[in-house]
Amino acid sequence: MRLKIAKGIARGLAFIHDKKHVHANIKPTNILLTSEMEPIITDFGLDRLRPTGSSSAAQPDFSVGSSSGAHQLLPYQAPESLQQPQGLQPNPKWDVYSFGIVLLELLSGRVFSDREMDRWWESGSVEEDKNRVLRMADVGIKGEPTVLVAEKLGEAGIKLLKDYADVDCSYNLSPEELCSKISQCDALIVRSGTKVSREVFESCGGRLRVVGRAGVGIDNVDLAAATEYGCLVVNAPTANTVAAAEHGIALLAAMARNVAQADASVKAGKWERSKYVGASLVGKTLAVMGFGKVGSEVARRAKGLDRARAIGVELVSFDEAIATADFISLHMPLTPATSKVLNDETFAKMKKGVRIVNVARGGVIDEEALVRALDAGIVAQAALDVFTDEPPPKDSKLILHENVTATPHLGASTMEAQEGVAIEIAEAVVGALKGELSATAVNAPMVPAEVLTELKPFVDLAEKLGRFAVQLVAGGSGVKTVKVTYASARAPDDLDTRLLRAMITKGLIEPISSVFVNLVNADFTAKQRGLRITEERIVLDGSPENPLEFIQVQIANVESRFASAISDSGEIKVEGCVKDGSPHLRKVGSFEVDVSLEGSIILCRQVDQPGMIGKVGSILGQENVNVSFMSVGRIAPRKQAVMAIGVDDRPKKETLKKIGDIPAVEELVFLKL
Ligand SMILES: NC(=O)c1ccc[n+]([C@@H]2O[C@H](COP(=O)([O-])OP(=O)(O)OC[C@H]3O[C@@H](n4cnc5c(N)ncnc54)[C@H](O)[C@@H]3O)[C@@H](O)[C@H]2O)c1
Ligand SMILES: O=C(O)[C@H](O)COP(=O)(O)O
Repeated sequence: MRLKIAKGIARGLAFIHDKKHVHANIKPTNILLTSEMEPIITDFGLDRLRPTGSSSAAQPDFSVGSSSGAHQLLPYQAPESLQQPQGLQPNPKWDVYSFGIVLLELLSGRVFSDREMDRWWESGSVEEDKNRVLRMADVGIKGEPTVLVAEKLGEAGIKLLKDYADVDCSYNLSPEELCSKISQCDALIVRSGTKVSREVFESCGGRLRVVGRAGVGIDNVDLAAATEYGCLVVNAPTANTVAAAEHGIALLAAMARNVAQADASVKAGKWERSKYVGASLVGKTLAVMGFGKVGSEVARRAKGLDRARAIGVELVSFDEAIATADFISLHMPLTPATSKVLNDETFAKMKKGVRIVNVARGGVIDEEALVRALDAGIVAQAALDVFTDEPPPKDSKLILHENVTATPHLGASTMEAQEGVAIEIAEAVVGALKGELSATAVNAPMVPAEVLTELKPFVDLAEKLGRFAVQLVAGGSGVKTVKVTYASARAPDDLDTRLLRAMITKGLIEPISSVFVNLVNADFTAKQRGLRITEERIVLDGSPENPLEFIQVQIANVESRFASAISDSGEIKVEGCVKDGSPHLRKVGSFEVDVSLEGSIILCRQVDQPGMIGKVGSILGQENVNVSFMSVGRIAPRKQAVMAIGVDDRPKKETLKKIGDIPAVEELVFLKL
């Protein structure tokens, strides 16, 4: 629900700004509300919006609520001070979520960016407003994320998507059209025909949360840009493996027996039996390059072609493979390392008359060099499913070469594979939109579901410790060196800390910046800000029932707002654990405390003496600040002690001052988690 509302608001924002994401001057004049919205009107304290009388009032700029005629219309008008209608066109798509955000804007007197909104949902720092919008959701308003499907996807996948999201199937978009649409989308699904460039991420206004590649190769997605923008990229890595392998074998056999050329010749009325004498596969050596899912399936099938040997089952060097193979089948991804891996130099090392199959990516072959090798007879034949430019130019020498068999990137194109891919990618995208960690994430740590369930409370702890620690830094900024220690009775290699590190990073950065940090961009953002996080494992004795006993965060080379948070070795040091499934603080500096890491906390150092708890409690009580818990950690009786007080409401400055003025109190800090 949270996500739906957040996304709904983001979507509403996009509508308001007519896709431009300019957050200035948005003030509705007339908002037309239906009677079903009345609880919301009350909820939002709409006394700041004054009723304009009957439903026959002037045409509204925005109407909100169900269009069913059963509802009475209640027009409301914003006070003049909030009106800023200049240049703002009524938008027919205006919906309840955009209404929600405008209300937040009206109530606070300022306008928000959707990144800000997203951060709020994450951090809960505008708890009250959030609750209002959530209550609004409770009265039955639903908002769905929008998924743009930019290339044809199997029906089963579309159906899965539609169960959860608004699905916009818009095929053959130009790069410009894609960039202009993307700011209204939470997810984008593509196959290999759409370039998801840096410009796409730059144009998304922070809204795009996930790119789903309905297939394996992700060379058409700018992963670096996706990561920088905190956008998760998921693919469908398994469903088309067999189809690609089958196509590889089909091309291998068709090439060797000139099937395509002979077919064209017969259809042209010729009967050229001697021209199309082929090469047998039996007893030949096949080099499979890129021995992953597709490559190994090709090898398995090639072995079945009687006595053909599959090199790669016995691992040989690249040089040996190209020097000894009669057939070469390419199955590596296109990366900087594999780009043009077959070139003039490598062709020169091949057996004369070698035959090449490529169902990987066109870019792994230098296509001009291949034409030269074909002309020189080094390469007898090539069967190609993929090309550097797709579609290739009509006058491509490679395509038109008589010894080349070409198919238009059909490797994954079987009915079965496409249904499978569609389901695989739809599940991955919906999971990602729901905030689940994906097993097919390409640019974020993949955490198996069972590990995640176990780690979940520690993930929360990690973020809270980061938030807590950074708020103890004087001035907030200047945090460059952070050491995280994980203590566990489990074997060191039994804990993947990437997720925890990402959440600590989020906690350390978000309270002091406007940057949105998530699992995808945490390492990138830390690096960009010069924040160095080192990690250490402490192996404890005892039962390894829990994945972790405690996490410690130390920030070096900074001053603290709360001197007692500085440990003997000079760093800000906080330590937490999970108790009854929730995050707890167990140490600040050298002081042991026992505080739930929730809501807001007052930390206060005093000289331990009778009556302190009562004095602080009564000041807070007088000021109507509700205390949720209190804990005191002390060095020794009547020596210095640190009191941690959980409060439900933010105390006024004067209230904190009153506590600070108690003679035994030496320092005091208020922290919001
Ligand atoms: N034509 C099609 O329709 C079609 C269909 C599916 C896959 N593909 C292409 O095939 C590629 C492989 O798919 P997969 O599912 O087998 O992926 P995969 O990740 O399972 O296998 C790729 C293999 O290539 C290896 N590799 C990476 N760099 C290498 C290098 N420099 N030299 C040698 N080997 C290297 C990897 O170690 C891995 O074993 C995809 O990336 C995609 O580009 C094309
Ligand atoms: O990488 C892949 O999965 C294949 O190349 C399939 O690409 P396609 O989805 O464009 O058919």
